Amino acid sequence: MAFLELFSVLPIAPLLAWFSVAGLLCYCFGWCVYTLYFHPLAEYPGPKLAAISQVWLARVWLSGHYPSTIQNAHKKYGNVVRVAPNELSFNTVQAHHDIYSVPSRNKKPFIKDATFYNNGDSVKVLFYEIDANEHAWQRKLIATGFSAGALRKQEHVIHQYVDLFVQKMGSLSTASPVVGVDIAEAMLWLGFDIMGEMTFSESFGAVEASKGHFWISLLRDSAHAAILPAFAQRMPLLRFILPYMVSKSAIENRVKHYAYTQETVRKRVRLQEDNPDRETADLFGPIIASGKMNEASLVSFGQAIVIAGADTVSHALTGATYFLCANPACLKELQDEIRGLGSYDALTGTRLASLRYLNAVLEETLRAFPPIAFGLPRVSPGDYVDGHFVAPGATVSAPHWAIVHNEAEWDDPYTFRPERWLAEGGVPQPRNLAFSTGPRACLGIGQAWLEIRIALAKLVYTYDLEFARDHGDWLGDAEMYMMWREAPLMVKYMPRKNQ
Ligand code: HEM
Repeated sequence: MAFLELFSVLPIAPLLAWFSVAGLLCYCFGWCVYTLYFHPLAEYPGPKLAAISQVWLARVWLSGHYPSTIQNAHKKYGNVVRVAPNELSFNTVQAHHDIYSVPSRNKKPFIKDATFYNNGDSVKVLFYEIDANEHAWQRKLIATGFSAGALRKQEHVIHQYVDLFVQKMGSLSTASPVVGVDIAEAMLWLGFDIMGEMTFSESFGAVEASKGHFWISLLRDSAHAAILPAFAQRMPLLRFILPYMVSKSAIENRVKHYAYTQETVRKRVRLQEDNPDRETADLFGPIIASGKMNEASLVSFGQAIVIAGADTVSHALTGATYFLCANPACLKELQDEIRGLGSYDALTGTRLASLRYLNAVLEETLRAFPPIAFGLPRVSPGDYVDGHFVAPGATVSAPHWAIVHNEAEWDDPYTFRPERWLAEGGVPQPRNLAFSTGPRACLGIGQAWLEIRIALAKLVYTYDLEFARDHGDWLGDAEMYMMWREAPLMVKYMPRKNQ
């Protein structure tokens, strides 16, 4: 009785509040002690904030400077850095091989990290599919559209858009001889038009209009929000504030974007239903014919594949243009090689595949400015990565930017030097990591090479090119939110002097 009376005289509410705060503080203190001293990754160095919370990594992603920040962390802490309580970053080629290459009897698979591969869609297609068996049949189905035969049938699409693009670059440069053309923007028109046509037989009409389609702009304007679903899953508290972090217009844009893709997919399906015998080599043809994907999966796949194929290729071409204008000797050597073929019509996929210097320039571009610059997170099965045992369940990644700028891996990594890819006389060829490796490596590698070779060769064959103004540290200033967001890169395309 006396005990119950005590409750009537004590200020219960304030006491409860104090206990809750004290409990929370004890929990936080306990969590910090655990992550710093007893967690399986406690032995690995890194920023203290990263060891105790996701805040450090979330801030790095949202800053737009993930590539350079992670690279600086590696410079400070070494080849392995703890970037979140349960996550390690590695910056060596060996680590890349250990994490991503094909599993074997002695090497267990490192599967994709479901907390990162989360685009907020209700269906999980290809990129976002975590289950290895589910992914394998999807990849097999989609691979038909990437076969050498399918690519041969589609090469004319690439030429069609590149030819139009080459004309446009000339006319836009003539119309604006001092300012030049913003190639960081224009390459997106080309990349997305080709990808739209090769995916569902419908381009965005961006090259023809010489301006970005709203589908492309919406995507780029909301690029910084693309990482939020992943962090919302990793930081449960973020889920409560996420609705307030994303503007109403960003949500409306996402709905608009989805509706446009859905309409395009429906049109493509109707085309197939109305013309079952139509010859098509686009990526959707075999997928629709198989009847194995419902509409939601087709839309999700359509959105993801266009971005994966267009954004990457556009940045590769922008990067190549930047490096060539910044290194006139390399540009001259490339011009000599390409113009040596004698005619514009000789610039076919087969012919260009054998050009030594063109291929070296593109390899070096993909090294020095990898279109996918971040680390692709995988879950450790409990295995060694570059000689370090990583406990099962921990997330690991090997960020491309950090590896290709690691001085222990590459001589003079900040210098654009295509010659490093021409190493001959017993010198081993370096390996390009830009397309990743193993069971989840890029499926569009053949198409990507075809596009970048043809577009760069035709531009360099037709025009003399140079920067329209000084771009300062354009490369260092480029921001990355999953995709690169570069500053304008003003270039002049002038009729070639030596015909
Ligand atoms: C220079 C251009 C390109 C680069 C650097 C590149 C790079 C990559 C990388 C690093 C991945 C692995 C992603 C991950 O593990 O999460 C990937 C996956 C993929 N890429 Fe590309 N890519 C390029 C162009 C393309 C093109 C043109 C297409 C399509 C036409 C394409 C289709 C794909 C597909 C379908 C996957 C997913 C494979 C899977 O999960 O099984 N890529 N790409």
